[in-house]
Formats: sequence, structure tokens, C-alpha cells
Amino acid sequence: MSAPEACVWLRELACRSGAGRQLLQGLSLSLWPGQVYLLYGANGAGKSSLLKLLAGLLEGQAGLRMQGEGEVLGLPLWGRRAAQRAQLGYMPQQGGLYEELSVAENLHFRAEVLDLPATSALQQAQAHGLQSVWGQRVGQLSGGWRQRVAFAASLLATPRLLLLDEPTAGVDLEAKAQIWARVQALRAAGVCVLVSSHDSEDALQCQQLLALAQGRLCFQGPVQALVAEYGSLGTGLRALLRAGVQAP
Ligand SMILES: Nc1ncnc2c1ncn2[C@@H]1O[C@H](COP(=O)(O)OP(=O)(O)OP(=O)(O)O)[C@@H](O)[C@H]1O
Repeated sequence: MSAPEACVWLRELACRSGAGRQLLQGLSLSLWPGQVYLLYGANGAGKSSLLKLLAGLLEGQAGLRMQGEGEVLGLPLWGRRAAQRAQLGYMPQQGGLYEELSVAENLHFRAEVLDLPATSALQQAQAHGLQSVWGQRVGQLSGGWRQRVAFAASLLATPRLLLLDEPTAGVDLEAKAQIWARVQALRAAGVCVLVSSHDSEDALQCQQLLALAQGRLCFQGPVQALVAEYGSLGTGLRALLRAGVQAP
């Protein structure tokens, strides 16, 4: 049996804005199948930027300069976006939905872009309990329902790599439990999941932790290692935030 390959590897990755601000710096990491990684860090630490980079969306943004190398699902980091649409699920922080379109139209449009049969949109909506908002305009939905729709949309194509930017922010406890149940089922099926969150309850759902401070990795390892080092998860997570504030 051959050894499993990393879903993602990055070496000395850096991203700088035209004004000289380092969004990401010196990032070297590997992400493996069948693992859920919490991406943690203070506001502005670079979490969304890293998720966008892995989704192939930072490249080509005006004014940003990239350095370093890596692979995502076996393809070189740069120039791979269209080739990976069906294998890579991405839920942006703002949901990435068209506000003026209905839930049905959003999911149908996404299915079309992914070359999926038209029936997959309704199936996905049913699997995520979205029937009651199916015909509603996304712009009229509550924040939590938007999150639910965006989460369902990120899973339309059964990805091998799932990138979730604060998927549980603003959702009620029931929806949060459903999101985590779905993520755990995907993990058991071998999907690699990278999920950003500020919530220590979410951290308990993850095996691995990647913490960013001012664009740099300041902790990389099992969540349980942080617990062991600081005595409790909450204390450990707060210590990581303080490390971020003190970083040069
Ligand atoms: N396209 C861009 N050009 C210049 N600076 C940017 C760009 N995108 C993000 N930034 C800056 O990069 C830094 C990191 O932002 P990012 O959104 O990645 O942080 P975050 O960790 O996701 O924060 P939060 O927890 O508040 O969502 C911020 O200071 C932000 O203003």
C-alpha cells in the first residue's frame, strides 16, 4: 500500500500587499486527508487570506505579491483554480452567495458551474434542511440561514479538500451541531477539512490546530498538545492570542 499524500503542502509561503503589508509570511505546513484542522488566530491574523490562497483566489488579486511554493491536491499552488473546482469546497466568510438570487437559483448556478446534474441542487438543499427557504432571496435571509445555505453550497461537489471560513458564526445550536456532524462524516470518509473559528467549542471538534499570528504560524500540532501544555483548551487558545499580539 502506498503512503497517503498530503492534500496540501506549502513551503515558505508569503503574501505581501502593494503597500508592503505582510498578509502571510514564512508559512510551511502540510494538511492530510481524514483530518479536521482548526485555523485559529486574532482578528486580522491572516486566516481568511490563507483560506483564499488555498482556494486559488488570492492569485491574480491586484496589488498582491506572492512568494514560495506548494501543492494543493497534487497540483502546483499557482494556476490551478479551474482544474480543481469539483474537488475543492470553499465557504467564504461572507458566504459567497448572490444576494439578489433565490436559494434555489444560487445552488442551481453553482451546480451548473461544477457540471453537476440539475437535480443535485435540490438534493443538497434537502440534505441540509433548506426546503423552507428554497424559494427565498438570499438577501432576505437571516445571517444564520445564509451560513447554512453557504455551507450546503460548498459541499455540492463532494470535495476532497474543504475550506470553511467561520462556518458556525451566527448559526443556532441545532444548525451548528448539524454542520459539525456533516464535517465529521466527511472526515471519516477521508476528506481534509480546514476550518477557521474563534470558538473554543469548535476547537474541540478538530484534531489539529494551526494558529496564525500576524500572518505567521505560531502553533502547529494536535489540539490535545495545546491542552496538555496549558492545562485547558481555553487557556491555551487565549495564550495563542497573546502570542499574536506580542509577535514582532
Ligand atoms: N487584498 C488585500 N490587500 C491588502 N490587505 C489585505 C487584503 N486582504 C486582506 N488584507 C489584510 O490582511 C490582514 C489579514 O486579513 P484576514 O482577513 O486574512 O484576517 P483574519 O484572520 O481572517 O481576520 P478575522 O478573524 O477578523 O476574520 C488584514 O489586516 C487585512 O486588512
